[in-house]
Amino acid sequence: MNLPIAFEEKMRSLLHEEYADYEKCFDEARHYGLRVNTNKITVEEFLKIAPWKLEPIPWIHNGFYYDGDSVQPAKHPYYFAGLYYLQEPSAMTPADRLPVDPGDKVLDVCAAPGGKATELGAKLQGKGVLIANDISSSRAKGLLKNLELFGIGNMMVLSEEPGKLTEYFRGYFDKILIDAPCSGEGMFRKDKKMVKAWEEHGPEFFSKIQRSIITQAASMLKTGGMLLYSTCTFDPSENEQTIEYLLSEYPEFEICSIRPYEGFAEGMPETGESGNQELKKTVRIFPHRMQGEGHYLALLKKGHCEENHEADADRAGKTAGRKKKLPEELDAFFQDVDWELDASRLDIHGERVYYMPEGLPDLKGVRFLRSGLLLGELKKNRFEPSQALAMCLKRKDYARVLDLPLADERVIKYLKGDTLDLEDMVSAKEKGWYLVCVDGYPLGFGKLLGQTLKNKYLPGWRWMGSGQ
Ligand SMILES: C[S@@+](CC[C@H](N)C(=O)[O-])C[C@H]1O[C@@H](n2cnc3c(N)ncnc32)[C@H](O)[C@@H]1O
Repeated sequence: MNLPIAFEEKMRSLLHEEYADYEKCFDEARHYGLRVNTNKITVEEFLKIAPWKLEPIPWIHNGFYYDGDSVQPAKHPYYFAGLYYLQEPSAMTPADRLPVDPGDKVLDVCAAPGGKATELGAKLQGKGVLIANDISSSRAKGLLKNLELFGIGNMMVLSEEPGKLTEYFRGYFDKILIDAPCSGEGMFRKDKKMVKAWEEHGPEFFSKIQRSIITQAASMLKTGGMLLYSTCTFDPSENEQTIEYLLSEYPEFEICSIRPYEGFAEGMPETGESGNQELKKTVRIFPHRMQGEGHYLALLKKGHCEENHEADADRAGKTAGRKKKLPEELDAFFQDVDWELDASRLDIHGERVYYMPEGLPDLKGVRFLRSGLLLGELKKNRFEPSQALAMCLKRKDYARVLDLPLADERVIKYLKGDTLDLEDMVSAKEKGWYLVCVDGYPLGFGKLLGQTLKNKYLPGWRWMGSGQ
């Protein structure tokens, strides 16, 4: 492969005697990865039903290699059930190594299309809140779909400049991920187009943006909170030097160790300007040392900086005294759902009913694509549940389930939007909303009448093309 000379020279000076091995790996095949959605299924259960050969990615507990030249996991009903995300193996590392606990308030600053946000959301297990932001609203649409498919309801999808977010979220988050826009040198092997993009906008262009994003994000982190910064590039100006810049602006941050893996290489203090040996705790991923593409990761903790309780005070003010009842139609539908809905968290706009995460500040003026879980729509005398709600439910949560085995041809028919004939499954007197599942994992809703299911699968998500 023809690499730009300036890039080759830089890599030689970073890798010394390892450069030949790095260069050789351009002749090797790329790696395909699949990450299990632990919000919906355990790794053990998934391995029992996975129809393809999978090999563990050794540094990611829920990550697996698959043979992307012979199988297409994106064209499988389990994909439509949100049981996994397809992601380049090294790209799984940042969200894996940011310690997120259920109940945390988490921000993913550059989140689209959601490779990392889906994992952060899964780690929350429905508790706390995920704010997933991307400056590009077109990319944020894909992000929203991926989060909904993953069954993540305690979230907001925003499309803002990070600087604008600082006005609303100062000192608010427990955990922040910055998967920064970068010159993409680590992706040259996987995607040749990245070389052309690099020639147009290289490290110098991106390092300015990264410095701005990382300092803005720093101000939104709580004292004691953790921030993970990652790129998929090798240039020190976008990696170690960005961290040096953060530390010069916010000396209260300290660099933390990242859970190790034998293939990780240490960060390179010698490429920076401060000589800060702590930078060795950051991680470089090189494709000749492990089976994944190039990345950089730094994990930081916000130490003894200014306390900020403003956001907490705001939140207390917002939730106090909001005692509401569920609208009748919604209440009737939720008689069949095994969820405790808190009416004070409902947000109703026209026909649409959203279930808001707890404890958000007032976000008036922020551009968003989604705030909270879209439960569905209030029509005249009835409630119509949404696709997003179906994806958030577990089979056991809903009273009326049509559970189709994978081999049943009605699975694909349902995903294509067809009406289903269900004479063999239900009696003539049964009717109403049914949750359609494949092997026990929800795909969407349908409305039953006279042993026929009217398809309510979201049209924009339909299966295209032929069967499996
Ligand atoms: C490396 S990609 C993120 C990939 C994503 N984290 C994932 O795992 O799927 C970087 C993203 O940053 C977004 N971006 C670029 N400049 C930005 C900025 N100033 N603030 C926020 N996002 C930005 C881009 O639109 C792009 O989606």
